[in-house]
This record gives sequence, C-alpha cells and structure tokens, in this order.
Amino acid sequence: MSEYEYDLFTIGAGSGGVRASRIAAAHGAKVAIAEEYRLGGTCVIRGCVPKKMLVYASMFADDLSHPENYGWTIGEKSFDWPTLRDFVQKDVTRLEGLYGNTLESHEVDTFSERAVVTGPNSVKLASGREITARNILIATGGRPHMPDFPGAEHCLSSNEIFHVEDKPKCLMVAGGGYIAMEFAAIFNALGSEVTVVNRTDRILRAYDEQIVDRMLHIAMGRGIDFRMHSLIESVEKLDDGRLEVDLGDANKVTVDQVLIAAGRTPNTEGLGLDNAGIELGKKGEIPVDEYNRTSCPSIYAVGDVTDRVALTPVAIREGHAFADTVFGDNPRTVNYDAIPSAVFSQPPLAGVGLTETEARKQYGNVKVYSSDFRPMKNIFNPHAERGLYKMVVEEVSEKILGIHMIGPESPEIMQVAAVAVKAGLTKQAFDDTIALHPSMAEELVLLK
Ligand SMILES: Cc1cc2nc3c(=O)[nH]c(=O)nc-3n(C[C@H](O)[C@H](O)[C@H](O)COP(=O)(O)OP(=O)(O)OC[C@H]3O[C@@H](n4cnc5c(N)ncnc54)[C@H](O)[C@@H]3O)c2cc1C
Ligand SMILES: NC(=O)c1ccc[n+]([C@@H]2O[C@H](COP(=O)([O-])OP(=O)(O)OC[C@H]3O[C@@H](n4cnc5c(N)ncnc54)[C@H](O)[C@@H]3O)[C@@H](O)[C@H]2O)c1
Repeated sequence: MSEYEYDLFTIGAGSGGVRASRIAAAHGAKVAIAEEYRLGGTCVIRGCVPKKMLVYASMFADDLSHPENYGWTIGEKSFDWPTLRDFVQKDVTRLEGLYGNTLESHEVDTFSERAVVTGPNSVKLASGREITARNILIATGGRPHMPDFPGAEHCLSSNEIFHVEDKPKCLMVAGGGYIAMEFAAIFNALGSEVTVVNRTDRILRAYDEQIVDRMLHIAMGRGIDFRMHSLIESVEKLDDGRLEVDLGDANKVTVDQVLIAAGRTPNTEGLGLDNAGIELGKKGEIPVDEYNRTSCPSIYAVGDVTDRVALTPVAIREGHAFADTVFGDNPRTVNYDAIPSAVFSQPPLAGVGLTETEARKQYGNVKVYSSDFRPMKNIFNPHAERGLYKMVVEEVSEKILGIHMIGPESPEIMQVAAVAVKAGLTKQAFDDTIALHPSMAEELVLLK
C-alpha cells in the first residue's frame, strides 16, 4: 500500500494538465485531476478553438462580400450573431465532453471543483476534502489581466467576448497583442466598427516588423481605426447602455463594448503554494527547472502558469515531458527553439525563428530573401491585398534563421516550413525543391 492516495494529483484540466494526467495514467500511475471551471481549459473553452471558429465565420463574411465575381447573385444578406455564437458554444461543449471521455478512459479521477495546495504532498478541494499525492502538478494556466481604471468593470475580457448578447456595432479593443489583433479582425469582418487602442506604436512585438507593418496597412484598409500611444483612462456607462471611453486629452469615444486584451496573469493567487515553500516570480508565475520541477521536489508545474511560452502545443509538450520524466522512467525536456506561431488576423500572419531585427542583432550581417505578391484568390476581392513572405538566412552558409509570412492560409504553410527551420536546412534546400503550382506556398521555393 502506498502512503499516498494518488501518485499524481493535477490541478487544472487544460491543455497541459490533461495531457500530463493521461500520459502519467498510461504509464501506470494512479491519477486524479481537479478542474474548477470546465474540462479542456482556456484553449478549448475560451481560447484557440472558439476563436478559430469565429475566424472561419469572419473569412466566410469576407468571401461573401463579393459574390458577383464568383458568378453568384445572392439576395438580401443578414448576419445573426446569436446563431453563430450558439453554434460555436455547442461545439465547445462537444469537445469538453471528449476531454471528459479521455480522462475517464484513462481511469483518471476527476473532481469538478477548485483545489489548492496545503503541503508538499497534499491538496484541499473546495468541498473540504483533503487528498494526499506523491506528486502534485500545477497546470492552472492564466487569466486575462484587467488594468485598473475607473469603469473597468464595464469592459469585457476574452472570457466574456464569446458570450455577448449582441454583436457590438462599435467595438473598442485595448491592446496590441494576439488577442487584440484577432478579435479586431473578427468583428471588423462581421461588420462592427472597430477601434484599436494601443499604448505604444508597436503591435505584435514578437513578430517581424515588416510583416506587422503589412498587417497594419491591410487592417487600416479594411477600416480598423488604430489609436496608437493611447491608453484608456476611464469608461463610463451611459443611460442607453453604451460606453463612453475617455482616452485622455478630452478625447472621448462612445462604443457599444470594450474588449481588454492586455496580456494574461498566471493563476497562482490563493493557490497555497507558500504551504509548500514555493516562491513566485515577478508576474506571479511559478519558476521551474528544465524538467518542470518547482523548488519543492514533489511539485511540478507546466503551461501558462510558468510564463514560458504561452501556447497550447507548448503546454502539451511540457505536460507530456513531465509525465514521461516522472512516471515513464524517461527524463525529457522540451526544446523551445523554432516554435512556429501565428496570429489569426485577416489575413493571418505567421513566423518561426528569428525576425530580421533579431537576426541582425545576433549575427551581424544576414541575408533576407522575400516575395511580395498578390495571392491569386485576392483577384476576386477588390482590396488588392498583397502577401509578403520573408526568409532570413546566415550570410555565408545560408542556413535559415527565420521565416515570416502574411497572407491567406499562412499558418497552414508555416507549420510545414517550420520543419525545415527546425531541421537546420539552408535556402538551397528550398531552391532545390520544385514549386507546386499554382499555390501561395510555392513563393517559398521561389524567393529572390
Ligand atoms: C482568446 C485566446 C486565444 C488563444 N489562441 C491560441 C491559439 O490560437 N493557439 C495557441 O497555441 N494558443 C492560444 N491561446 C493560448 C492557450 O489557450 C494557452 O497557452 C493554453 O490553454 C495553456 O494551457 P494550460 O494547460 O497552461 O492552461 P489552461 O488551458 O488555461 O488550463 C488551466 C485550467 O486550470 C483551471 N484552474 C485554475 N486554477 C484552478 C484551481 N485552483 N483548481 C482547479 N482548477 C483550476 C482553469 O479553470 C483552467 O481550466 C489562446 C488564449 C486565449 C485566451
Ligand atoms: N494565435 C495564438 O497563438 C494566440 C492567440 C491569442 C492568445 N495567445 C496567447 O495568449 C497570450 C495572451 O494574449 P494577449 O493578446 O492578451 O497578450 P499579448 O502579450 O500578446 O499582448 C498584450 C498587449 O497588451 C498591451 N498592454 C499591456 N498592458 C496594458 C495596459 N495596461 N493597457 C493597454 N494595453 C496594455 C501590451 O502592450 C501588448 O500589446 C499571448 O501572449 C499568447 O501567448 C496566442
């Protein structure tokens, strides 16, 4: 008989926690997991998945804007937000069920309630029950950071935007990161008037500047209003329910909704980590070593709560590596080089490896190959938006340091291009590959 009730107790059933729990169970561990909201976590319930479904809806709206060029005559068009919203939520519920099935089929005991740490080997559930475990995994993710200004309570975060009653006629989005750019594009395409308020003049800091500039140019062409060097000072709810936003200097804008997309905070508040002697980092994150172990040897942490790379596939890799290390007798770390990522704006942009600026800083001289082209599909649409692909390579060896793209389907193309960058290929390997014509991806093997 073990001295503990479980080999592993996981707190948080999101991307990292579910993967870790099911792999640990597959290695023979007795596992339990606690989830205070809904199985699946941020990505499935209020992140990547419902967001991407809304992106598809916005692409459809875009295609529908010029049916005549495709030979279609379409009668009066109308858009019903509640229908789309409810359709998306139905699928989220379906996926939540699948997560439950996975945990059940791996014989992971699930507790649908909050859990906190009470010691190196114990947790307490909201119902009061105390449970012991040889190891504890913290996979509690993060939550939207809401800046503190008068009237902030009238604003939405990404948690609420999926559920709004009506599509806002006028939407203000505060922030210049992933969430801001994605939701600005979604609601712009669905017909809302969108204003983006950003405190600096830089958006999407991690991405190649030239690609971001192209995105800004296109977004402005589509009617998104950008207010750079602006910060919301206060929000007042008017009698008619609309919101008056004060941007300072007597600059007031009235909108229907305000979405705050100002980054995320690790979920560690009130988690009892001090009971296990774990000190938090500056942003409230849990510091861990390369094996995801905290300063308390029996407690590990993976995913957004560790504030490393806040992406679902990374949380999944970390959870998997943790389970293999601790329960599979196979110590594994995650390699964080060349992680591809994308912003699902309209059009989307994607990148892997070093941006041109980063490469110049690290390597001095580098070469940049690029293609600035009009995607064939855009012939149907009068915006005449151009795609831009860039490859940054080492000067002499021409080893690829980074690939950056903006254009339709660029995330789909980037996933495959990332294999080449991860494998350390050179520009020559792309030149040697015959183009697949006609495609947008062929631009990558025709770069000049
Ligand atoms: C709007 C949005 C869009 C996104 N889009 C993308 C995308 O396109 N691609 C991408 O790769 N990433 C995207 N992300 C990021 C991605 O969702 C996260 O990186 C990922 O979900 C992190 O997984 P995790 O396991 O660390 O935490 P989470 O998935 O956040 O799971 C943590 C879980 O822990 C639960 N929990 C917290 N505290 C407790 C407690 N004390 N007791 C019990 N349960 C608790 C929470 O309820 C939650 O379910 C997006 C995020 C947002 C917000
Ligand atoms: N496509 C994807 O992969 C995807 C999509 C959405 C979210 N995510 C993940 O979720 C994380 C959170 O997304 P996010 O967009 O909230 O964060 P982010 O870190 O991408 O951007 C935060 C933005 O908020 C601004 N900001 C910070 N404090 C502010 C304040 N007080 N007032 C106004 N603006 C302020 C910052 O300047 C920055 O532009 C991302 O870092 C990303 O890892 C990924």
